[in-house]
Amino acid sequence: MRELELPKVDLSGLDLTCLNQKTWAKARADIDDALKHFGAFEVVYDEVGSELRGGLFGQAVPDLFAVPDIEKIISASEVPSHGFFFQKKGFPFISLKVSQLSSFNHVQDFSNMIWPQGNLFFCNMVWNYTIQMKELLQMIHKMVLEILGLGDHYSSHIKSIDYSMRLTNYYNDLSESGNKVVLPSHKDPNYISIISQHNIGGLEIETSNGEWISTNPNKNSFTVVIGEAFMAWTNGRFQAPHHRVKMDRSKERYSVVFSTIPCFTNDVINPSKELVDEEHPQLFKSFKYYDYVNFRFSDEGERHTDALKFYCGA
Ligand SMILES: O=C(O)CCC(=O)C(=O)O
Ligand SMILES: [Fe+2]
Repeated sequence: MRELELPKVDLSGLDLTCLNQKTWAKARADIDDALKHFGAFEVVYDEVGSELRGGLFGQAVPDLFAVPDIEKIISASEVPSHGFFFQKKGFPFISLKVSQLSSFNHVQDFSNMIWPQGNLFFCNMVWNYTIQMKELLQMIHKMVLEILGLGDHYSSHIKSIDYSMRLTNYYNDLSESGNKVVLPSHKDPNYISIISQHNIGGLEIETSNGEWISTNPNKNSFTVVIGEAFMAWTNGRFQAPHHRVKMDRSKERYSVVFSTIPCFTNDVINPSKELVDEEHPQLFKSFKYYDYVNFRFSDEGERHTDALKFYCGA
């Protein structure tokens, strides 16, 4: 039997000036189909070249995780844009978040906290990647709004969005060999994420039948995943899939998750009113995104298999 694969959608060469082109309509139809079935797809995007990928994953990200006691530096920071540190007992990874990617200054603030003497290479790699990912995500948000019949809400929608980037190091654990789950099954809390795996794969997406699909990204492709906030905003038209990472624990792996999230100052998630009617009753009560995220990562939140439903299911 052929292994199930995520649908691939090619957005190379497209941008927000291509709205009336046939290639735009074709890509949008492919995204519609993929999201309805999987809440995820593989996007091909040539605009992120090998130089940027190589610089980010080959040097900038490894340099960051090579800093001694990086978790202490990040945890000590009280400024939200200065990052966030995440790990989970029993799983061999460290994850660091750079938020408020609306300006280069925030990337510099993050970098200065780690390298007081500055690290322009790191800042440039993160910022160049941010520019590419923002373009790609804005295009995907535009297509998805068009699919929902809400294309004319794009300007206000995109203004209400912020961007964050999570860098993760799955460190090698020589005490165990063989393919193991190194990041347990979860849904992302945000709007939409673009996951980039470098050299070593391992990301798997769960289908609605409970089967796990392995992703097979190429040098020019990424995995796009719907998160819980977007599921709530679309009143369940698109589902956020569970996903996990399974890999050989004796290897070292880096990944970057670039996400759209609600702005810090305007984070109430209400489903778009056009998507609520008799046939589609409201699935989630309105909630504040950052309060939900705090709950999700608390001990209590971690105990729930469906934290969002518990927190604000209607
Ligand atoms: O490392 C990956 O491939 C995916 C990571 C992920 O799903 C996450 O950090 O939320
Ligand atoms: Fe995730």
